[in-house]
Amino acid sequence: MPTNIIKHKYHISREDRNRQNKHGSFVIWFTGLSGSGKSTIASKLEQRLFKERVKTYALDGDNIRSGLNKGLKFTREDRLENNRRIAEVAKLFMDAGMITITAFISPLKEDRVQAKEIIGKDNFLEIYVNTPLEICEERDVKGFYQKARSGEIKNFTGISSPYEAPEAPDFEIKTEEESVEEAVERLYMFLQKKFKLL
Ligand SMILES: Nc1ncnc2c1ncn2[C@@H]1O[C@H](COP(=O)(O)OS(=O)(=O)O)[C@@H](OP(=O)(O)O)[C@H]1O
Ligand SMILES: Nc1ncnc2c1ncn2[C@@H]1O[C@H](COP(=O)(O)OP(=O)(O)O)[C@@H](O)[C@H]1O
Repeated sequence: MPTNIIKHKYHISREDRNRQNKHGSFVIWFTGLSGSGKSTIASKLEQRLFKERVKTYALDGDNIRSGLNKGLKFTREDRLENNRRIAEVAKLFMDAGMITITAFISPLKEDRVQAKEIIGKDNFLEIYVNTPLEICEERDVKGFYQKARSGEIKNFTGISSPYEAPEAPDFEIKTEEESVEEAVERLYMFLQKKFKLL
């Protein structure tokens, strides 16, 4: 804790909010290469939860990088800081009672370990969107892979910057083998079982 900062204790706790909402709150942390399917699956999952009247909020790469984290680049140092701030924000949303979904590359183990430490291990689910680089490159949703190959974009994850696949994710989605709908349904059932959503 920095010096001369004394936290004020507010009276409405996360538990109070969870009780009122009739469901717990936690963070669903997606990780995977650019174009792997993080945003697509995260968005569909959010819709699925919303339909069940679950309080949710999604934090997504490009949105956060054009606002809160504007100015951060794709160096190792900036990616770690990007992920640190996202984890802190996700924690706030979780404390506010939301099932919080994040969709960031979070390329290295240290990015995810840091997030898990900030959010708390019992509140953190790591979801690996496992799509091989060749497929992501073939999809090239934003045309960035082509630019990365030509050198126009530097430090691009999977091409000129590393991605460390999670060793033991809580949940894995292989998008070559499963449609978005199938993956979301399977994930929804997993969440139901683990957290007794409603
Ligand atoms: N150099 C480089 N490497 C990777 N990605 C790049 C880069 N430059 C821009 N982009 C776009 O930024 C999105 C990834 O941002 P993230 O905040 O998720 O990245 S990180 O967790 O800090 O590594 C990523 O979005 P997604 O495609 O949704 O993953 C890209 O569109
Ligand atoms: N099974 C699948 N799961 C997720 N996305 C898929 C799948 N099959 C094809 N796609 C397509 O792959 C692309 C993934 O893009 P996006 O969700 O933006 O990825 P990311 O957020 O990881 O960068 C989308 O165009 C999506 O329609």
